[in-house]
Amino acid sequence: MSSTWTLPDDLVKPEVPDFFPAPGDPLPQHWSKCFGCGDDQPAGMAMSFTAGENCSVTGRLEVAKRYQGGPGVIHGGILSSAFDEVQGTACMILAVPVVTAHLEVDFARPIPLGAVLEFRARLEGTVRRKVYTSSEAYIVEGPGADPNTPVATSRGLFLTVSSEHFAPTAAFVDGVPTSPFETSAV
Ligand SMILES: CCCCCCCC/C=C\CCCCCCCC(=O)SCCNC(=O)CCNC(=O)[C@H](O)C(C)(C)COP(=O)(O)OP(=O)(O)OC[C@H]1O[C@@H](n2cnc3c(N)ncnc32)[C@H](O)[C@@H]1OP(=O)(O)O
Repeated sequence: MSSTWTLPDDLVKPEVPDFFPAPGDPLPQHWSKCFGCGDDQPAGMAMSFTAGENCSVTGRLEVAKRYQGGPGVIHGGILSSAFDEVQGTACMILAVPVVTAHLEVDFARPIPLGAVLEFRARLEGTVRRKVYTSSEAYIVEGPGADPNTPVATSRGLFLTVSSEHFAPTAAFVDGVPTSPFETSAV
């Protein structure tokens, strides 16, 4: 690993709010059309999540054949998306929207198609709007299963945003909006 990622000294660990699911309970998807977790996104990854202790979240991804990059192995971009999703989900503890500003991934071992990945992620803490997260991925079922050896690791910086952040793109939820004359409305 060659990361230069360091956590700041003034990191604040948030309190987990009372309404947040208890450790072991499932977490809701944050947006039904999300590629990572949404159930209204047939081409998506359908990840699922469980709350953990101390600002941690566990994510699950079944490595489908369509996620292939090199022969027989997961595409690195898909793996990065899964880290993005689980670390973003850990930010739900803050109960405000977040977006990814920076994400870095170390790919430690090849991950075969058919594996089931478990992501052990956590919100490390916040500084102003900056939210520091990290995660490791393990193969817990299928080919190469070894729940004690990480196959990839990630660190991500998220920023809290207001709901207005999404206003300029909200019209694109179902694709590029078109006028009645079939020309772009934007
Ligand atoms: C159970 C109940 C739950 C309740 C409700 C929960 C709600 C759901 C919550 C959560 C689930 C989320 C799950 C999502 C998972 C997937 C997320 C994605 O994939 S998001 C798509 C990809 N990302 C983008 O599209 C962003 C594009 N970029 C931007 O929009 C901007 O660049 C943005 C917002 C990231 C920053 O812009 P600025 O203008 O707001 O911020 P500035 O003022 O520049 O910076 C603020 C601080 O951040 C640092 N910063 C900004 N960008 C940085 C970077 N790339 N690297 C390092 N630092 C950075 C700056 O240095 C500054 O730091 P200093 O406070 O001064 O110390």
